[in-house]
Amino acid sequence: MSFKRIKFAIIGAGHTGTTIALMLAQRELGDIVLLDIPSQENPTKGKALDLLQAGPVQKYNSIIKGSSNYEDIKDADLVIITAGVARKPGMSREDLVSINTKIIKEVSENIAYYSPNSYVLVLSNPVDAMTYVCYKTTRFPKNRVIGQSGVLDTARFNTFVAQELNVSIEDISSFVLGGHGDTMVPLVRFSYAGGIPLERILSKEKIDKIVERTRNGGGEIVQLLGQGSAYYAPAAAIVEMAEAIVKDKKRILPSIAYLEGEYGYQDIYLGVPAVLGGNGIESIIELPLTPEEKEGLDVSAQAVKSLLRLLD
Ligand SMILES: NC(=O)C1=CN([C@@H]2O[C@H](COP(=O)(O)OP(=O)(O)OC[C@H]3O[C@@H](n4cnc5c(N)ncnc54)[C@H](O)[C@@H]3O)[C@@H](O)[C@H]2O)C=CC1
Ligand SMILES: O=C([O-])CC(=O)C(=O)O
Repeated sequence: MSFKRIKFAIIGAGHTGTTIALMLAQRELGDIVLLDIPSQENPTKGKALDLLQAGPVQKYNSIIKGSSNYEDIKDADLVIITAGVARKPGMSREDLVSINTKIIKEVSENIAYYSPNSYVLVLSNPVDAMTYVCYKTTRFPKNRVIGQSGVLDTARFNTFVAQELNVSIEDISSFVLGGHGDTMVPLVRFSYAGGIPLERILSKEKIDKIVERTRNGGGEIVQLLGQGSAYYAPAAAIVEMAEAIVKDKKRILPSIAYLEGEYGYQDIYLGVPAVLGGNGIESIIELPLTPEEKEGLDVSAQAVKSLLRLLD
């Protein structure tokens, strides 16, 4: 027997895709194929070569290749989907549903054909619905198709709490559940600063403001950028999930998972706490929610369900 290097494929070599490639390489998690559409072949090869040439300086050994040919993702272990269109100021993530559904279907068909045993992490928006499309198209088992939203939303919440308290981000822990949109549910009751419940050290008004800013976290950056959306924190979030899987870390991370009765929902992808390890989503943790929290999650699930109905 011999040990083998992990092969990542990133579909979509735009802002998030290339940043993810850099972060995967910086952690030396494996080799990377960056794939984009044929009209972007040369820029994709250029980005990959540039990333490869950062290796000798940063001392990473990852091999990074750019391509527009799906043959190159053959037998990838973990595929990350960032292909598609990002929103512009004034748009919601949901406005991207029809254009990105077409793209995710095509991408997922190719993943199923060329990397039938892979684990898939989805970033493209609206991400709850796009993860569902990927699951239905690849027909992979549910533990192998996972979406990213909660790690990012939680990171935003933690950033704002640390800023407000003027303490280290290292000591903040919290949890954001639900869909990746205005209806996401930051669980204040499960949020702590240095082990102290947040509600003990921040006023309700301040917490409410942080919750609101978190819900609008992506939109705030879209407005500031003027074109495109966030990519550094989203890339960091998905790399955290990828690392949990390829290193079988069994991290408890908020993940967009397929639900079959958990939290009372059926046939939906939604952000819930999950154990991420070598088998992808290894289990879903069902927290006992207060009626108010459950109501918030219901609203979020309904918003995702109405998007899924549009797909039909
Ligand atoms: N779930 C989350 O938390 C987040 C989701 N996103 C979403 O991720 C997606 C990508 O964002 P960015 O990288 O900033 O956009 P970008 O526009 O910089 O890159 C997207 C890339 O996808 C490529 N692409 C388009 N159609 C393709 C196809 N059929 N096959 C392969 N590649 C294709 C484009 O050529 C482009 O290079 C967007 O939908 C965005 O809304 C972004 C940040 C956070
Ligand atoms: O806001 C967007 O469109 C991109 C995204 O999902 C985020 O940054 O949370």
